[in-house]
Amino acid sequence: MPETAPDLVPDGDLDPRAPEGDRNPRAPEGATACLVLGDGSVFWGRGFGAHTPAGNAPAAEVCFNTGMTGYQETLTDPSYAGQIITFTFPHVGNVGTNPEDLEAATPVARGLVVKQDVTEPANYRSTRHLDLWLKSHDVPGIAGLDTRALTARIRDGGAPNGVLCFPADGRFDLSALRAQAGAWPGLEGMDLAKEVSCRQPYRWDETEWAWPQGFGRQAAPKHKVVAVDYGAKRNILRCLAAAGLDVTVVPATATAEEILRHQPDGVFLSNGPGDPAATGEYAVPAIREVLEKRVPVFGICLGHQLLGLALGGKTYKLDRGHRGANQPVKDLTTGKVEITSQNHGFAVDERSLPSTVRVTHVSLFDGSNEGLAATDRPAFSVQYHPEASPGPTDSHYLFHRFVDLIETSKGG
Ligand SMILES: NC(=O)CC[C@H](N)C(=O)O
Repeated sequence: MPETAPDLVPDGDLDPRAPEGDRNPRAPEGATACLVLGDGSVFWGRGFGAHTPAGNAPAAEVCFNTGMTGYQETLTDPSYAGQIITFTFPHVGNVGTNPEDLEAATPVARGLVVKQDVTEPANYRSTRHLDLWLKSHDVPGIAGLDTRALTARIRDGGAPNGVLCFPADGRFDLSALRAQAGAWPGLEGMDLAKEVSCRQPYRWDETEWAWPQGFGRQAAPKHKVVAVDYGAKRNILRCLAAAGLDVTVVPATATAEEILRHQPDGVFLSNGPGDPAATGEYAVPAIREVLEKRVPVFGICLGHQLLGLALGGKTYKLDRGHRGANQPVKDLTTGKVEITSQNHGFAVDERSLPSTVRVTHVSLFDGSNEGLAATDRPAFSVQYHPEASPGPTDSHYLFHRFVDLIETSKGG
C-alpha cells in the first residue's frame, strides 16, 4: 500500500490552532482544497482533478454514496447533476478510468470527496488515471478529509448544500465561500433533467460494447420502444436493447405527440437529476397522454417518480437519500428480496397514490416506496436501478417484465 498523508483538520471552525472566535482560520498546512457547507463549517483537504475557477467554485448538494465499486459509473450517472458526491469507500480511483464504464459521455457531478489520496491505477482495463480524467472533464476533487464525519453529518442532519474549492493560487476566501454555499437554493424545486437530456432523437445502437458478465449480447429486436431521456444511463438503454427492444431515445421535453410519432410498442421513462415535481411540469402532461393511449410504460428512478406524479401521486424529498449498491428491496409481487443499486434523493409518497395504483416494491431500509404499478393500465416502475449489477443479476427481470407487458398489450 502506498503511504498516504494523514487526515487534515476536518473542520476549520474546530481547528485548535485557530484563534478563538476566528470564523476564517487559515488553511492548515498541506491543505490545497476545502469543502464549505451551508452551515458555515469547513472541511480541509488536498485537491485533485480540476482546479476551480477563482470566485466560482461549484455549489451543489453534498450527498454520500456507499458503493464499494463503480465510481466511474457513479460520476458519469447524469442523475448526479447538482451534487457533490462523498464516497464512503476509502479507495476511490485505484482502478483508474476507461471508456467502457461511462454512463454518459461526460460526468455531471460537481465534485467528489474521498478519504485516501488517489493512487496510480492498477487494473488492466484502465486507460487513464482518475486525476487526469477529472481534469479533462473539469471536475474537482478533494481527498484527505474525514469522510466518516462528513457522512455522519449528512446522515444526522440531511444532505447540506456546499461548495468545493480547489483554487490554483491556493487562496481561500472563506467568507465568500460560506455566502455562496448558504445562497445555493438546493435541489428542491430544481429541474435539471432537460439540461442533461439529449437534444435530438436518436436510435440506440451499440452492439459492439463489452457486456456485463453473463448478460449476453443484444437479442434481435422484437418490439419498438421510445425511451424518454431525462438523463438516461447508458446501461439502461443497453439492458432494454438486450431484452429484445429496438430503442429510440427522445429528449426530456418531448411531447406525447413527438413520442407517439415513432409508433412505439412501449415507452420507457429514464432516470435523471433534480426534483421530479419540477421536471413534471413538462414530463407529466406527456406521460399522461401516453397512458391514456394505453401504451405500455416502464419507468426507472426519476421515471418512476414521474409516473407516480402522472398517475395522481405526489413526491417528497428524503432527508438523506439512498445512494449505494447494497439497498435491500422487497418485491411484494413475488415476496423476494433484491439487493439493489440506488441513487435518489426524492421518493413517491405512497399515501398520495390513488386506489388505481398498487405498491409493488418497498425499501427494507426505511419502508419508503420502491415500485408501483397501475391497476387500470399497462404501466409500472421502480425507484431503484435494475440495470446495475450490485451483486448477481437480481433485478434484470424487470426488463423482461416490460417485454411481457408489451406482448400482453399487443395480444401476443
Ligand atoms: N437516479 C435518479 O433518477 C434520481 C431521481 C431524482 N433526481 C432523485 O434524486 O430522487
